[in-house]
Amino acid sequence: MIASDAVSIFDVSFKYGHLTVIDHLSLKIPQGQAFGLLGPNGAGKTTLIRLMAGLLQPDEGSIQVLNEPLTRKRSSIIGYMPQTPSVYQELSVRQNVEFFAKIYGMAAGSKRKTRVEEVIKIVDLWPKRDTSAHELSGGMRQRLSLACAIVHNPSIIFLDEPTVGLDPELRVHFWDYFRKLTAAGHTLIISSHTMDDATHCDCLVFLREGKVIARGSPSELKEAVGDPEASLEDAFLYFIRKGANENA
Ligand SMILES: Nc1ncnc2c1ncn2[C@@H]1O[C@H](COP(=O)(O)OP(=O)(O)OP(=O)(O)O)[C@@H](O)[C@H]1O
Repeated sequence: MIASDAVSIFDVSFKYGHLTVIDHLSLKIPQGQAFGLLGPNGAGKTTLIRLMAGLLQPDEGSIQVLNEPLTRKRSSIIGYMPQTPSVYQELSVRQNVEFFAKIYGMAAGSKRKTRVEEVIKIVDLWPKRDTSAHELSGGMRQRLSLACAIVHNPSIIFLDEPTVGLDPELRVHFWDYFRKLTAAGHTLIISSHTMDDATHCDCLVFLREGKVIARGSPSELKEAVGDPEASLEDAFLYFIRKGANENA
């Protein structure tokens, strides 16, 4: 059997008012990978993630998630961790994760309770389980936001700049956990502008002005520069200049 793509984007365009943010973009994201969307501020990464997660609708083109449009009924196949942790400040860690488990359709009972406790431990917040979200540090709130996004065990997880503001130790911890998720067959779609995240991804696309300017594994993108010492930053600049020359 041929594995289906996690997400397929067909010639999608999206505008905020008159501003074209995603410009006739097509992309297929295979299942079971850590797939990175990389680009400078304003390149359209968050907008693309929100389109894939069904939170925005394309003006043109279409998007399929596991070969079908993402309807409300199917929404539990995805998890979404927004750029700014959107947890309920007055609720405790446990109550927040419980709440998301409920809205993602997990039936009440011992199975849900066990899973809620499991994800709180995964993100290392067990000692803070009864602490209100507003009493957590920024990094802890980010971990809580991750727990809320994965509690229902979704096949595809959208992570919008998940490691921004995390200390190096926590960043390593997040990536250890992300790798466990991909090893278990989950697909992670991660937006970032840090090259540190990029090096961890199986596949990357470089986005610029709502268009894909390059795609490949980190080593393929670096090799394209033709300099064995090239970094991913060099590769990104190389593709930007290449695009500028081609359009000149
Ligand atoms: N709600 C909105 N209304 C109007 N314009 C918006 C809105 N959200 C984003 N934009 C604009 O769309 C463009 C792309 O924004 P987006 O947040 O998708 O970029 P990004 O690549 O995620 O940037 P960053 O790395 O800074 O998070 C930017 O020019 C931004 O100003």
